[in-house]
Amino acid sequence: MQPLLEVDHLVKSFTLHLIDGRTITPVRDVNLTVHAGEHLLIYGRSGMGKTSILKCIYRTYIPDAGHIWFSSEQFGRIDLRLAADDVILHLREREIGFCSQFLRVLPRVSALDTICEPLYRQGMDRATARHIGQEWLERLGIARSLWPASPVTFSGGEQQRINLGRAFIARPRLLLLDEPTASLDEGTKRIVIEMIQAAQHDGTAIISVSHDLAGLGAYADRKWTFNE
Ligand SMILES: Nc1ncnc2c1ncn2[C@@H]1O[C@H](COP(=O)(O)OP(=O)(O)OP(=O)(O)O)[C@@H](O)[C@H]1O
Repeated sequence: MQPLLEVDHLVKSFTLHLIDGRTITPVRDVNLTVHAGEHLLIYGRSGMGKTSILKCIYRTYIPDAGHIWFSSEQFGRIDLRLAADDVILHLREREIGFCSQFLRVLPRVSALDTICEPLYRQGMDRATARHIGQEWLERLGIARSLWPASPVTFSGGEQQRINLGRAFIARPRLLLLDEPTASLDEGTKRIVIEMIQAAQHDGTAIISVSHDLAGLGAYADRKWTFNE
């Protein structure tokens, strides 16, 4: 079976303009694959380039070299490195999700609308989206009293749960998760692991970045790290 995603000789460097103009290349000839329904966990020392790999796949960063082959439902097999911006936007709405370590939210938008936002963008009517959003807030253990409030004032763990909910609710075919269990207590971590397993069961491919090899790592199908 062809992989859903194939990262082929990926290179990403950064020029440190604010220091001395030096160039660093944390992502150096990276090769990895993930199949539908599979969970690949990326681990390694801090600053090695794990998040940068996810950001290249999501095209937040434009890679310097290599290919990122994605088998899209809409566009067929395409190279995410070279795809047009409107193609990338469509894929982000429908096929590829990214949950960063940090929640960025608009003030004055409720937790419910924040979690529903990916469904609104897909064109779902607000009543249906809100029904689904409430189910996710419930599942994530967010107290009902917080649903009308803006997540700006939420605790780190509550914000992380909203962030994860936003990524899962859109049911992407590929889900990129940056430290998904980092600021969560054991009970919530368990819920997130179950969400990952349920998504895999539906055919979603997961790439997670995590230092939690004993926890999350025990549930990954494969693990990948850098050649040092
Ligand atoms: N936009 C950027 N501009 C300049 N340097 C960057 C940028 N993004 C990442 N870097 C640098 O690239 C290196 C890799 O960063 P990255 O965040 O990918 O590491 P990481 O392995 O995910 O680290 P951690 O485990 O601490 O989250 C770091 O030295 C970082 O400072």
